[in-house]
Amino acid sequence: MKLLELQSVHYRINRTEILRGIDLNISTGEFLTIIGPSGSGKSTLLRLLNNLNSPTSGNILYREKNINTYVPEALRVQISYVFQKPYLFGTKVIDNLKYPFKLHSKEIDLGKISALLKELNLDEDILQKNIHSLSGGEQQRIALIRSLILEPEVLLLDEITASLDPVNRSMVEDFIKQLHQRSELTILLVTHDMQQAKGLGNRTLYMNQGKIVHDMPTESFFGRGIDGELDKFMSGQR
Ligand SMILES: Nc1ncnc2c1ncn2[C@@H]1O[C@H](COP(=O)(O)OP(=O)(O)OP(=O)(O)O)[C@@H](O)[C@H]1O
Repeated sequence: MKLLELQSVHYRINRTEILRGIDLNISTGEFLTIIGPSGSGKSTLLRLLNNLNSPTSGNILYREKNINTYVPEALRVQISYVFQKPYLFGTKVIDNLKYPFKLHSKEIDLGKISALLKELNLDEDILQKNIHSLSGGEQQRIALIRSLILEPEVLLLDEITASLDPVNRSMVEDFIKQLHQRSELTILLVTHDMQQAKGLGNRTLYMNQGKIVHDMPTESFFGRGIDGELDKFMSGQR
């Protein structure tokens, strides 16, 4: 099923064109990794898909309806965004994990919270901890759990491992990979880490200067003997 569709999407701030005509179709269960030089518009694309900003022109359809016709809070249950810098609020970890249930007037499912904690290798006693006492890796895993708690259909991951040490990074990568394998979850992952892009997704988008320059199966993108040229790609010289 065609889950997300972008039709000639442009996004401008003042006179600067940040996105310059994005056409994209994403089906249920795809795992896209989005790469490209700094400033090429990767995060902006995710923000538009979460209705945090609206296109200057063009359309974004979710389940064949324009995303601006959905109530934003309801849309963000279905399309959940995890930021590079984990954003936790309040005092205790548990408040963050109960919040999605409360916001949407659902019964708090402690079993689900426990299961996700376990999968991300976190001890139950973390729930009573102050958010400021957590390491960066723990904070990011809690933010990830919070984004998954109401079982979104689409997960937007914006450089979520960028500030993690190698152990935490590979733990989060393994979790995401398994999550994708066992569910119908559609994932869009922005990364600067080429090993991650190569190892996680099944479709790669390469963006440069607000456009999608390459859109192809991950194996084809990385399987062209371009490893020696990746630095050029990422600095925008290709
Ligand atoms: N609020 C804003 N005001 C002005 N310019 C902005 C704003 N947000 C983004 N931009 C500009 O839009 C361009 C694209 O930004 P975006 O964050 O989407 O790029 P990116 O590919 O995600 O970069 P990075 O890899 O460095 O995170 C950049 O040139 C950035 O400076």
